Order: sequence, then structure tokens, then C-alpha cells
Amino acid sequence: MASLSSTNCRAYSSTSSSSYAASSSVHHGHHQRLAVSSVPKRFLRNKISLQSQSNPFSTGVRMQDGAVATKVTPVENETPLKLKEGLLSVTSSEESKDAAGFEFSEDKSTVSITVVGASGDLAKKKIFPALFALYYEDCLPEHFTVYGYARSKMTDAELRTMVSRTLTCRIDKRENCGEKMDQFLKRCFYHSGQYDSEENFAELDKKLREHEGGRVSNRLFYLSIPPNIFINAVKCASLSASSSSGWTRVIVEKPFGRDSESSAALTRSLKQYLEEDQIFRIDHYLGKELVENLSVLRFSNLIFEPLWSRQYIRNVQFIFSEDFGTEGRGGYFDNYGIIRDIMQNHLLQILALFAMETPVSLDAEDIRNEKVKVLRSMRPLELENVVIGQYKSHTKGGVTYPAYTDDKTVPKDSLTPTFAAAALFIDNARWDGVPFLMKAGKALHTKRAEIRVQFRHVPGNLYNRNFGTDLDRATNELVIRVQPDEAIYLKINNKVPGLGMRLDRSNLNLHYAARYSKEIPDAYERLLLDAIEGERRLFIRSDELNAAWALFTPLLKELEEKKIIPECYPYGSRGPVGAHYLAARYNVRWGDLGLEQ
Ligand SMILES: NC(=O)C1=CN([C@@H]2O[C@H](COP(=O)(O)OP(=O)(O)OC[C@H]3O[C@@H](n4cnc5c(N)ncnc54)[C@H](OP(=O)(O)O)[C@@H]3O)[C@@H](O)[C@H]2O)C=CC1
Ligand SMILES: O=C1O[C@H](COP(=O)(O)O)[C@@H](O)[C@H](O)[C@H]1O
Repeated sequence: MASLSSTNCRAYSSTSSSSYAASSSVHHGHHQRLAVSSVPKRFLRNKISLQSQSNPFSTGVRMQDGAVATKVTPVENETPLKLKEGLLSVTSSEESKDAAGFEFSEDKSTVSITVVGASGDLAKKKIFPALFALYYEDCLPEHFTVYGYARSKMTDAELRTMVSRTLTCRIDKRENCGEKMDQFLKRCFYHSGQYDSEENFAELDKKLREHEGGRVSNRLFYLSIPPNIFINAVKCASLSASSSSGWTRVIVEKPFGRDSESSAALTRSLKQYLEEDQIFRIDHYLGKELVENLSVLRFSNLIFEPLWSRQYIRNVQFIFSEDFGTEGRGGYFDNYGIIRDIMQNHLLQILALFAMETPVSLDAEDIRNEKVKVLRSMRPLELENVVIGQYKSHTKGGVTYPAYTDDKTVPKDSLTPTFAAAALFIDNARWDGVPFLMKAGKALHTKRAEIRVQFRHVPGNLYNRNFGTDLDRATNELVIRVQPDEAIYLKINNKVPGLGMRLDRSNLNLHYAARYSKEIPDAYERLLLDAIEGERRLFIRSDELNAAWALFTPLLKELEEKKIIPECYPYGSRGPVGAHYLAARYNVRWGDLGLEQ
């Protein structure tokens, strides 16, 4: 199984004869720009040859143990300002060549990870803890440094204290936890600076160089800052703190614009300073274990793929709900709303993975090509296929829960939806006529994310009369529960044991907690590791992003221009009743409403 096992991660350690991600080829002791192959070892255990993705002048041959031999042709006419992925400038005198002229890499590199916006919520909640988890699992390279960068004044010690408050050890791996935390924290540093100051980023560069100690430097910048300052930060990082000898990559957090135009403008601006393959647009839902497993389920089990079409599937549902409101994030949320916050990215990405054709291979570009095709085959959303809602205050058990508009950062007359349900359609041969329903909401009765696949009726079912009048209750349903309590279960009809002929619905249940003792890694761990390894499969390419916005932009404009009023629903409820009418129009019943779910 492809998992984040420490065995895979240890490929980075100094004991490994060759490190894949940061392999530095050496060329006759001269300054020479070389290319690095960039497909992670953990996906390529059996693959032995590949072409460098970014440099057409070099070919790499991957040996079965993961070592990379790189045949080098000099690269000319580089644009100095742009940060070219995978180009190395190496002056080491060490070299090893085989008879065919391939040079073998040795781990003389370092990775510097700069969290831009280190004082913020996401950095504290997710990024630093994920980096620590990777460190704990031996997934980070031997030489690495973590830098926090933000405007707040902080010393290294203060950053470490802040970070230490959110670090946890895995439940199943507690040994040496405190010691490991201390070791990790010693590798964390802080630099205070403005996001639009080349000078401040140049100071950061100087500090990074000191830590890199003359090794080939690979640099990852994680932009954990509000979107209006992305470009300034990218510009300054690119001009003043990009690596001069290794790769430079930038993780960009959502939102990637508000609509097609602003997203395209953001991409254009980013591309002034970065190549597309340096931009890692993160959608953390793609890093979730069960989303990652979706393709495994489909493409490596004979029993599912033949059923994966309009012939057998009646509808598919993507459901996201949270049992808390937007408290504390109202300022951000009011400018975006639930459709942009959850549907246009997280749910649509899952839909694309669910519905895509079989990719040529597991390579990032093959998968992303298939996702784009699905997105481009979809009909843009229409107002009549959408229901929106907004939560209102509700008192339960003596506790009063606030309305969305009670938040001080939200205008009292805000029409921003905190709930939406939508019916989408893919106009291709596989999915023609199948409703893909989405439902996403804040302040609902439960916290859950799941995919529900409802199958058609069994034609001429011999047992019809044993089901009573509600034949819909007798159809099969496959549920992929992304969170919480990860599970995959299939509802089947079964004979109740006994002398009579009574049927019931039972679950064939793969319950992760019961099946696997290993704790499931957080999505940010997988994605950070992928970014460090140069694996783009789980990041959004710009054409995917354009296709996603093209589906939602006309609807979003219409909602705003016509000032459509959202349906009210009480905090903690199941959402507006309109969602049921929408589903009923397509002869669908939401799968999360039954007594046995
Ligand atoms: N928080 C979350 O759960 C999620 C966040 N995201 C995205 O991640 C990014 C970071 O989110 P989050 O950590 O919540 O953001 P924060 O609002 O906490 O901002 C992060 C840091 O950016 C700086 N900052 C905040 N506002 C401004 C401003 N107006 N001008 C300049 N600097 C500012 C602050 O640092 P300082 O003042 O020290 O410079 C702050 O600590 C955003 O793009 C967000 O949309 C995506 C998914 C989930
Ligand atoms: O991107 C976002 O995701 C979170 C939900 O993420 P989860 O991993 O906790 O399910 C959501 O709360 C937030 O509004 C949104 O911006």
C-alpha cells in the first residue's frame, strides 16, 4: 500500500545511499546548472525511468532502489528572475559516474521551509504540527530548517513556545515524544518582516544561507497569509529569497480568487515570478486519507469500476457539514460564502476524482489531465439547481447559539450563504443524466464529510414484495465517509436469519479504526511532504482552477446581482428544507437523512 510509512520516508536519511528529492548531480567541479527529477520515491518504487519534468535537456534514470542517475546537458538562456524548478548550481568537487556517463546523486542538500504568516491561525493549527509529525516519522530530509516569517515581533524562543503549544505526538507513537519535540523546535527559527519588503526577505535569505551552510539549498515557502498579500509576498520571496542553487517552491492557500476573472488575475501575477510547476495550490481535502483512497477503491477493485457509470449509478452525493458557525472567521467568510469556501474547491475536487476516466498512469499530469476533462464536461451551475441558506440564532438546552449576522465582523444585512445545495451534471458518455448533488453547510447538526453513491434498482427484483412499498430503501448505497471516523461501507439487502423470508439492509463495513491500528496522518502532512518531494498530483493546476471557476462564476454573479435571499435555518439544524425539494426534483433522497445512515 502507498502509505506514509516511515520506511518510505527514511529514504531521506543520511544512511540512504542517494536521496531522491534533493539529489544534486555533480559536474566536473564547475558551476553548472543541472536538473533534478521530481517524482517522489514512494510512488515510484517499481518505475525505473523517467524524463525530468522541468528540464528538457536532461534525462534521469531512476534505479529500483530509488537512486537517481542524471545525464546532464547544460541549460542555456535561463531567465534569471524566474525561479526555475529543479535547476541546480553545484560547485562540489565530489563526483561519481558510471561508464555511460551518468552521474549519481548524493545527499548534499538541505530544505528550508518558510512559513509566511507564521503568527496566524493556520500556521499554528496545521502547518507547524504537520511539519513536526513529518519530522517524527523521519520524513524530513536530514538537513532541514523551519523559518517562521510574519510582521509580529517575536524571538526564536517565542516562536518555539508558540509552536510547542500545538504540537502533539501520534497516539500510537508516544515514545521519546518530548525529546523529539525539543529536537524539532531547535530547528525552528523566526524572522520578523513585512510581506512587501524585498529588504526584509533579503535578510531572511541571509539567515537561510547561514543555516544551509553551503549545501545545495531547496526552499519551500508556505503562504499562510490573507490572499490580498499573496502577490507581494511571492514577489519579495522570489526576488530576494529564492534559492540560487536548488529548487524553490511556493505553496499557495485558498482562496484562489473569488471568480474566474480574479483567479486568472492571481495566476497571471503569480506567473510573473514563478513557473507553473513551482506553484503548489493546496486543497487540503485532496490530502485526506479517504479522498486519496478513492482512486485505489475504483481502479484496483474489479467490482467497482464496471459499475461506475450512468448504467448502474442513480446519483452521487457529496456532503459536507460542520456543527459550528463562522465565529472568528466572519470577516473572511462574508467575502466568500460557502459556495466558494467549500463547494468550488473541496467538493468539486472530490467530484473530479470520483468521476474522471482512468488516467494513463499515476503521474501528476496524467491524473490532472483527467480531472480537467471531467470539469470541462460539466454544465455551469444554474440558479434553479441551487438552494442557499444562512443560519439564524437558536436556543437549545438553555444555550443560545448565535446567528451568522451576530458576528461583529459580518454586516447585519449580509446575504452571504452559510449553506448551499446544488445539482450538477457531467455531459459525457459515462455520466449523462446522473445528478451529482452537493450539500455544504456551517452550523448544522453534525460534523461530517462523505460521498454517497446511490445505485439503481435491481430490475425485476424477485424480492420486491419483501421490501414493502418503499423500493428506494432497497437500493444499494456505497458510502465513503471522509471524516470523522473514516469508513467505507456498502449497504446491501440481506436475509434476516430464520425460517421466514424477511430482508433487511445491512452494511458491509470497512471501519478504519477497527481495521488499522495506525493513526491516520493529517492532510497537511501528506501535502507538505508532497510539496517537498515535488509531487504535484494532489495540487491544483491552473487549467483545473480555471475550469472549476468557469462552472461556478455565472451562478455566483447571478446570486449577487439578483441579491438572492438565503433561506433561514436554525443553528444546529439539518439546514433549509429547500435542499430536499431540490433533491426531490431529481428523484433523489439525501442519503444522510435516514435513521440508519
Ligand atoms: N485558518 C484556517 O483554518 C484556514 C485558512 N486558510 C487560508 O490560509 C491562509 C492563512 O489563514 P489564517 O492563518 O487563518 O489567516 P490569519 O488571518 O490568521 O493571518 C495569518 C497572518 O497573516 C498576517 N495578516 C493577517 N491579516 C493581515 C493583513 N490584513 N495584512 C497583512 N498581514 C496580515 C498576520 O500576521 P502578522 O500580523 O504577524 O504579520 C496573521 O497572523 C489564508 O489564505 C486562509 O484563507 C485556508 C483553509 C483553512
Ligand atoms: O478550507 C476550509 O476547510 C475547513 C474544513 O476543513 P476540515 O479539514 O476541518 O474539514 C472549513 O472549516 C473552512 O471554512 C474552509 O475554509
